[in-house]
Amino acid sequence: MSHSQSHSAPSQSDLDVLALLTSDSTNLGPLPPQSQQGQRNKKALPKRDSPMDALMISAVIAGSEKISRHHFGHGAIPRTGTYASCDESRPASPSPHPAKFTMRSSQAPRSERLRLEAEAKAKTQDQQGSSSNPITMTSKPKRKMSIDPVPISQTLQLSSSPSSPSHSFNYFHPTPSHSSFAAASTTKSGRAKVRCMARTRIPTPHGELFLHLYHNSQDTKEHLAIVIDPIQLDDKARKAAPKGRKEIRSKSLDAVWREGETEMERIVRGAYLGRLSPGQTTSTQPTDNSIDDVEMGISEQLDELPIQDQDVKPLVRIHSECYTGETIGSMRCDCGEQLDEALRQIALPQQLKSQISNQFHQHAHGNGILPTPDPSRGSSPSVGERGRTVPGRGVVIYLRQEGRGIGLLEKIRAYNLQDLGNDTVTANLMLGHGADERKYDVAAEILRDLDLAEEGIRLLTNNPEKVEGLSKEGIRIVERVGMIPRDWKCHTQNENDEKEYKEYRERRAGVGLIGSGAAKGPELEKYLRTKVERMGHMIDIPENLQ
Ligand SMILES: Nc1nc2c(ncn2[C@@H]2O[C@H](COP(=O)(O)OP(=O)(O)OP(=O)(O)O)[C@@H](O)[C@H]2O)c(=O)[nH]1
Repeated sequence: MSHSQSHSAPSQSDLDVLALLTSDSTNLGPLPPQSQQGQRNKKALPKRDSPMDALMISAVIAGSEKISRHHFGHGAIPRTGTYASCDESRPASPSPHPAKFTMRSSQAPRSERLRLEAEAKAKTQDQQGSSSNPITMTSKPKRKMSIDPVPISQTLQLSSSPSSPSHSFNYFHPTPSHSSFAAASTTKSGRAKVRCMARTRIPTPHGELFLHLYHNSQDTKEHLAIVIDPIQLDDKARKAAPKGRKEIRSKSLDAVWREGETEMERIVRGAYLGRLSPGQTTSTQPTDNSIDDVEMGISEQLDELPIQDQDVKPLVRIHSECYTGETIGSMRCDCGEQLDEALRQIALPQQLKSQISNQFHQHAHGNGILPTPDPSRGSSPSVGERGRTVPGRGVVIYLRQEGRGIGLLEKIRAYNLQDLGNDTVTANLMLGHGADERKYDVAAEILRDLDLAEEGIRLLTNNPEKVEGLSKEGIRIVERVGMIPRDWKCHTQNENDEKEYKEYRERRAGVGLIGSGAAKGPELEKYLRTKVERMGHMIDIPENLQ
């Protein structure tokens, strides 16, 4: 095939050549006479290339110089066994103007980015130096930069603290040099002070919730409040809820933090309504009181509303951090399961029972431990008439009190002592700790900030110390709801209850820690028994396990 013909229709001679190439080697005609046996064997070998197929022929006819047999099969590179890409196996192009490929990054060169970052940093420092006023976001940056010249978090920090902003910012403990500021942050009555620094919406297998991050005057930990309150997100839920139900909102978050704070500041810290979406920029109405009023407890008296006895009280769990149980799925304890179970129960719709509150009011002011509910009944006692179903609501206060307050390092050491045969209580004592070093003062203040202290809560726990600790801090507990380990629930399972069984099967089939199945095993068994037998937890060991 001549070069001049390469882009035109194939001639008869081209087709003849192709017919020859693609014909079976056995049809090539008689072989020339052989002089030696070995030579004959060699010549008798079939043709090296196998017959070409229709796709190859069409490629040749199309006249492309770039198609080769290797391209057709993406030939393997013999030594590495890997497959060559089209580019690697392409023969040098005879074209006088080979196509050029250039890579272009849409990002500025690193040197330019570093220069812009340095400029922005210097500018921020200048602004901080020249003015004690918080920086607002009203003036637009002159040009688009790789980082925002005035990060909004700095604006938020400046508006809440006299200290210079830093990444490890803590409202009550800004820096060691501001210790006088931190000391001034305790109330006259000596109560812990808390402030919700930010809130955001998180979708989860149990529905959407609001995660609140708190700073406090007692320690430098970031304690959390996980609020489930569907009426804030869904009009249908709002309609289904009893009239007068209040949203669970943080007073300190919604308060005015500084004069002239911007809409953007309020939205970024989470003081917004419903669900954020592009274009929606409406924050909540700030509460009348300033942040100082909230912290000094003045608003508590102003905000008191009549208690809505008709509504079901919010379900609250005070949960202590457990890295091993919640993050790596340890079955030495049931903490991961408890966190999941708490969120699940809080999100469950509730039956309105008007008599509940009245029955439990008598316990609220006494020091007596509230009655243990029957586990088969679920989360509410079966007093009162069955009423209509209303959306569930409540909070998990997630306290960073790892290892019952001794910290992760000490808990890991305690586990090794447990492996020598000691139970969870003895192991703590051997390390020089108390059996339980947790406190509930910060949790109580967070509940107060969420306006749940006066209204009354149903507390999800088996632990008598939690009931007592919170009551002493002035939290009104109208009911204690037991936490039954899922594995123990299975032992008391009513197999005739199809719905319950189906639910149980679904949970067992779950993946991931949140939304997953039951924790179980001999170590968990021992842990649970110790809590009941040595720590007074108010839960019955199933009969067949005694
Ligand atoms: N020191 C120590 N802490 C543990 C151990 N196992 C779990 N924890 C911690 O115990 C805390 C949970 O406390 P629990 O006693 O399981 O339960 P509780 O919160 O007191 O009681 P409930 O409200 O009924 O669940 C978490 O902080 C865990 O990190 C252990 O073996 N030793």
